[in-house]
Amino acid sequence: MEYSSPTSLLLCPPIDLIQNVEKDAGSDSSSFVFDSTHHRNQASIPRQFVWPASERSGASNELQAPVVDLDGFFRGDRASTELAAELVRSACTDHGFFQVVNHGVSPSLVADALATAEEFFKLPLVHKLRACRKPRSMWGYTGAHSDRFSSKLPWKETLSFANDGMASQSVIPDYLIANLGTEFHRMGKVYERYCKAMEDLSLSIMELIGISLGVDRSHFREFFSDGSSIMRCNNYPQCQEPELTLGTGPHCDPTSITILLQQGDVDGLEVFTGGGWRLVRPMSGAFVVNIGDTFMALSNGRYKSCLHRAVVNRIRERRSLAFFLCPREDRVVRPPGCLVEQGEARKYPDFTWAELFDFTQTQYRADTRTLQTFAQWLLSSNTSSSRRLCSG
Ligand SMILES: C=C1C[C@]23C[C@H]1CC[C@H]2[C@]1(C)CCC[C@@](C)(C(=O)O)[C@H]1[C@@H]3C(=O)O
Ligand SMILES: O=C(O)CCC(=O)C(=O)O
Ligand SMILES: [Fe+2]
Repeated sequence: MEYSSPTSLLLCPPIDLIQNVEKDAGSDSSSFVFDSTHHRNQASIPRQFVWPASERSGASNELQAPVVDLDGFFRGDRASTELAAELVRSACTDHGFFQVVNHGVSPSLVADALATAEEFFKLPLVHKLRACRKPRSMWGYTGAHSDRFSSKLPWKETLSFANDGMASQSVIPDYLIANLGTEFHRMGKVYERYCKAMEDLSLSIMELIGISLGVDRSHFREFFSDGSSIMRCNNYPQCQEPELTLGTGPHCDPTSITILLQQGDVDGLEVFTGGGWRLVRPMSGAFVVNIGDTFMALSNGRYKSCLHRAVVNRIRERRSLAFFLCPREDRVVRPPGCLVEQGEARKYPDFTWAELFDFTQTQYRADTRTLQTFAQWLLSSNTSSSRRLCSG
């Protein structure tokens, strides 16, 4: 079966890609270090943090997000599993987002992970900078990504770890000890346990997603079982002009699914659905699950990559923990045959996670159009593009 370019790709001129890169060149001499304690006490925010009005229009109201109870699915109860799969199918077809409860992750681990993030972000800036992210790496601390971008800076600090599962026992504690000191061993152990819990949960969710798509239930679980995921702690400090900036700009996660934990009592996450932005209030005991670009491609566009953003506020700082499930770097992202029906066109070319990841780190700042721009870039820059377009 041949690939047919969606019209939207044809309408997207290459110049868009160039603009995105030029604006965000990390070598800009005006780049500075984000010191939230200093910056939030100034009369106004630095201009680099001001986002265009079109990207920060306010949320209309709260979204009653679908809540999927995983208890029956874990017990192997057929009727509950079908009900859960139906909820997942309708949410993912609609906007690519749902919440899960009775997920089996211990509340004390969740509390520990959030408290540990608070402990880290409260450290003096000079201490946090000892673990600062190296160019093109997913490990370490960043303030407002000001080392990479020079405009539309996000009002946040992040601490990230690349997580490639069981093969990498102790890498997180080792990383923190090497960069911050031996007293960070406990912090590393908490994140290690949290990552393991997220890995297990994300593979179970992949099984449920497989059921919901009518694909063999082990298909996606196996596809991701040796994945190379990313864990990120986000800290959004209070902001004196929250209506001018964003904590995380509008985007679709380039990854496969994201399991997001919102700190208990501070709003911030918004999802774009039904033509407008809607607030997703933190729900006690629940995780938010987003479909990302890689899964959208893997389902041949059946499930939507969720468009979302995080806003900030004047009064309370906010934290969230995001676990991004990704395939092994060299795995080819191609929908299973049963998701490409007779006569149906492939919506996206084959690619590997390493290719899409590199694209987001070296060529294009992830935003609302990452997947379509990436697909267009692959097809225009690669001589073997016809190989990527067969259903295989
Ligand atoms: C592959 C990735 C790129 C980002 C980190 C991981 C997963 C999510 C992506 C991101 C969070 C999407 C929004 C924009 C971004 C720059 C951010 O604000 O953090 C993205 C990440 C990144 O490139 O660091
Ligand atoms: O903090 C949030 O609520 C959202 C964060 C997010 O979208 C991300 O890190 O990709
Ligand atoms: Fe996101």
